[in-house]
Amino acid sequence: MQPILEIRGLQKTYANGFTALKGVDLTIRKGEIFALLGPNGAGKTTLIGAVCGLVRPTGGSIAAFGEDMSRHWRRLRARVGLVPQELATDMFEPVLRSVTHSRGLFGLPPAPALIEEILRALSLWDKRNEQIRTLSGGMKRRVLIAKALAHEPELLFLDEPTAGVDVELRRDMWKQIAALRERGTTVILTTHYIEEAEEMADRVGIIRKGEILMVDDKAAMMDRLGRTEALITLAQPLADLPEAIAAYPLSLSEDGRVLCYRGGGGEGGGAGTSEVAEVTKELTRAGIDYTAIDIHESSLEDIFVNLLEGPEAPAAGDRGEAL
Ligand SMILES: Nc1ncnc2c1ncn2[C@@H]1O[C@H](COP(=O)(O)OP(=O)(O)OP(=O)(O)O)[C@@H](O)[C@H]1O
Repeated sequence: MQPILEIRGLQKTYANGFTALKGVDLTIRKGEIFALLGPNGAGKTTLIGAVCGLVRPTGGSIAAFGEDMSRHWRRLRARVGLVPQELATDMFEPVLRSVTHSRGLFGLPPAPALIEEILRALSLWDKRNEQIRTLSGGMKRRVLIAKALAHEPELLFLDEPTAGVDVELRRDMWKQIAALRERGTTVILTTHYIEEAEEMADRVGIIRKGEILMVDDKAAMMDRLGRTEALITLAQPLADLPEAIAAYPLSLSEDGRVLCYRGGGGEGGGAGTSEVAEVTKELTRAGIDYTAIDIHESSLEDIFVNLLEGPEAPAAGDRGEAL
């Protein structure tokens, strides 16, 4: 399938000499929800800005909808929507006028029925005549989404859509984003909330210091890099690890009362739970009683933290495999 966005070797060095993007390659598939995860200052906003024309790249190429963006700028940009982190202007405008204006900016004919539908879907219709500055933080966030949707973009960027909003609103926004996908919109979102990526995304990309560390299907990433941790509480303390279970990735607590299993990641991804079951069988066979098992599958959050704590990003050719 033809990618909707193809970024190759994208570089950005700011005027002060700081390189925020160091040759980013990224391919986005049509219709997917892609989450770009990275710590503060990783280059997420710079990357989005480069695609949306807010940041001028200093190297590399961006093709959207199969065409070079630098050559067909106006036409292609009109098919892209951006929900920025903050609203910069328009604070004194009423909601309806501001959202209508956003559509007009792309030279599209008025579509009052569509704007009404968008405002209703975002629970903003009742607020349509209020000045934006009078709305709550969460409502302002919704206005940003409405403005980005007003010209019916096929590719939508959301830069930390739910930063600082309460849990209820966050869940509400996830529903809105899922509804957009249903309608065929491709969504790229940046987030600090791993939970958001875990809940929403089909694929996840991890960026650090201007380099993409890895891109993968969310499920594959969790299988490949996920780990299982199990704490097995023993009825009687042991002095040493019994021979029968010596081959498993186990350690014994200092007091000999808890067996700790850490495994299942890497090559044998996802095998942790069944290995823990094997360990318990071996324990029973060896006549060792246990009173509790506390098992924990690592989340995307654990994977993310491990990756960021790891060594510097690998060279371009080893991307992914080396991790
Ligand atoms: N105009 C600029 N001039 C110089 N450096 C900049 C400029 N804009 C951003 N940077 C730097 O580029 C790096 C990447 O910033 P960017 O905003 O893209 O990160 P981010 O991943 O979006 O971070 P956050 O999660 O905090 O929004 C940061 O170190 C930032 O200080």
